[in-house]
Amino acid sequence: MRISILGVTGSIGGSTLDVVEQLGGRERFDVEAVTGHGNIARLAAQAVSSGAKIAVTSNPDCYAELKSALAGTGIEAAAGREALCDAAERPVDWVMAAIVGIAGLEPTLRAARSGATIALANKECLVSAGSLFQAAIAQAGGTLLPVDSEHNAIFQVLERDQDHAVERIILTASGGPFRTWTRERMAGASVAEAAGHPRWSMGQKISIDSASLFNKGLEMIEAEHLFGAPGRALEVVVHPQSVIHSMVGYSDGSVLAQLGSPDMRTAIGYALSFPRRPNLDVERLDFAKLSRLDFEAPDETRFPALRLAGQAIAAGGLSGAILNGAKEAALEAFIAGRCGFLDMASVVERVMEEMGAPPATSLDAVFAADIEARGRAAIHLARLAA
Ligand SMILES: NC(=O)C1=CN([C@@H]2O[C@H](COP(=O)(O)OP(=O)(O)OC[C@H]3O[C@@H](n4cnc5c(N)ncnc54)[C@H](OP(=O)(O)O)[C@@H]3O)[C@@H](O)[C@H]2O)C=CC1
Ligand SMILES: CC(=O)[C@@H](O)[C@H](O)COP(=O)(O)O
Ligand SMILES: [Mn+2]
Repeated sequence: MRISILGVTGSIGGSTLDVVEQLGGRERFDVEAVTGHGNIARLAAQAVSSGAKIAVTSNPDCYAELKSALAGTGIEAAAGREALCDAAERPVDWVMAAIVGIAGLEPTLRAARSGATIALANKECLVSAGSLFQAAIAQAGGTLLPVDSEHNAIFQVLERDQDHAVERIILTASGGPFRTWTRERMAGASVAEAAGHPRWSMGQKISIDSASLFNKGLEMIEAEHLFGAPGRALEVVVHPQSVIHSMVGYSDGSVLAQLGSPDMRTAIGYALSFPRRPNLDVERLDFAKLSRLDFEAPDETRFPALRLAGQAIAAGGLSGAILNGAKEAALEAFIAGRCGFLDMASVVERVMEEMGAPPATSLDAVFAADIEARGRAAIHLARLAA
């Protein structure tokens, strides 16, 4: 099986290589392309260990470093956005889309257009480009397999011939590190506190998004695109143990859930082996040790991200791209110390109010909305800093 891994140097990328190794390594998989951005030493090491044909950094300034790190290995080195997109569309059977943020949309689209099966960790593709992205996959005759743990869980428990009977899609949320914090305390939260996820080990940006519940907001939009249907409810419930990864409620009152340890290798392995379940060395649940599973309603006053995502779903069009673009700009500002934790949601809300929900007529319109949302967010962030 020929595969490529976009974002190999990240948390999902590393777990993907581990799963590839567990499921047979080079005897079963031919790794074509691996890509990263700034972590060149890791990119080169992963390219060598996986036997990739080409390693690409999207950062053109890192070309010389990558070239020299790969000297004598026979692995091709390339750099820049266009090289990344070219590598993404090299013919393979399966592509892991694990670049963080909207930066992943264009290369994942290029991979989708090549007809490969897309294992989608990058939720921003669906949040920002939704049906246009799904149409690109359908047009190429490809398959989309959700890797985000909630969506992978729902995909696992959706009974294929019972579509008519699905009443509820129930996303679980850990509640993040600030689940029990007051709003006043959250206002002064540091980047390290926000990035300290209580259950999952993930990249910095998604970890902070979990703390603000923007991650769950993005996942609501992602779920609406993947599983939404008229009359079907989309719910979020806080479940601090992160053992139930999400649930589906049916018309006979049954609720089916997928449970597991908080380890993304299960979702990645499922997408790599689909439709057969693989044998994976991940920690098994010990129910006696767990002893209890808790649930609570999310607090939309302390976490406005859920309300904003609900508004984006209701408004449709480019609202997902606008929400995500403003959120990415605000998140970068928070990480750089240019705004407070709670400012992120207020900046996103203002940008959404200003831009409304223009129709999503093309991918160019998606990219333009993303750029405009970032620009508007920058203006609000500058006002906050003044
Ligand atoms: N981590 C997790 O458990 C989960 C992650 N996801 C989603 O998967 C995606 C990846 O998350 P995660 O692995 O945590 O993120 P990481 O931050 O750990 O990794 C991000 C990857 O993207 C690369 N990258 C960063 N900026 C750019 C850019 N401008 N252009 C191209 N590549 C870039 C990074 O390269 P480098 O490191 O070399 O700079 C790295 O390979 C996100 O969309 C996230 O929401 C979804 C569910 C769970
Ligand atoms: C592992 C995964 O899929 C993350 O998106 C995770 O769900 C984050 O946890 P939160 O529920 O805290 O957002
Ligand atoms: Mn998730």
